[in-house]
Amino acid sequence: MRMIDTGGTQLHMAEDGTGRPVVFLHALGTDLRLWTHILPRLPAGLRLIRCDLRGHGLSDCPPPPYGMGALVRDIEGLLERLEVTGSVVVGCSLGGMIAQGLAIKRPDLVGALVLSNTAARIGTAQAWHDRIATLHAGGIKALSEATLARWFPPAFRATPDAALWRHMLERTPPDGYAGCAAAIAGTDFHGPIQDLRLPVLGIAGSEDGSTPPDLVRETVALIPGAEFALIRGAGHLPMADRPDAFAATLAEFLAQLP
Ligand SMILES: O=C(O)CC1=CCC(=O)O1
Repeated sequence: MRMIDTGGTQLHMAEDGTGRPVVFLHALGTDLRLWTHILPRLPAGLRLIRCDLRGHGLSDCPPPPYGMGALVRDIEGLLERLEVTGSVVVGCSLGGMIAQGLAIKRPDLVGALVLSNTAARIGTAQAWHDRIATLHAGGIKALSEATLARWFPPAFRATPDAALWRHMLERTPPDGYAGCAAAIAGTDFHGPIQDLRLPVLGIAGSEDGSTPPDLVRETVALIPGAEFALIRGAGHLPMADRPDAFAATLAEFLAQLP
């Protein structure tokens, strides 16, 4: 684990293994531990790079609001510092939006994309601003119940593991959450993703209450040649509630890359 100065913002990151670089970008209200169950399930020969996005985990938390451009620049700076080009970028939800933005802006840095439980646009700007208002009024715990209900199917919410993810959400700095929520509110990649020309895999969870399968499918269909995989029984964070299926789907995609 170490801190990297990405050009103004310090990001906390971790690296495991050597080989083809694979960069993991987590969802809103989580951190780089979102990928903990996936790493040991992946084949050898991969350089697995994870980071905490700004406003999350141990990374810097500048005052909100953030724009998607700033979130993309953070990852651009991280990869430049690490001298990594052509990596497979795996992003979940907010992380998947940043991955799209990075591939659009810096195709040299991205060799392939895995868009997990994400879309070109997630929700309406009004819904995000309402969520930020709820956060300001009641603190991050005011978001917990509804978020857990969107993240996980009922059976998983009843397991002890669900408490861990709730705790991670509730420890997210409110400024970081609000900043990133504002970035999501202002993002719509429907136009530019149609120009992407690289291998892309979209992954959806059949029980996702935030980015349902049809939303993910609609985004993936805009990218020429992109593939789509549905993980049955998974919610919004399949790397948490269906790690075997998620890792197998990712490994299969990685194996077929040139
Ligand atoms: O909280 C949610 O609805 C799930 C979510 C949307 C964007 C993100 O990263 O998580």
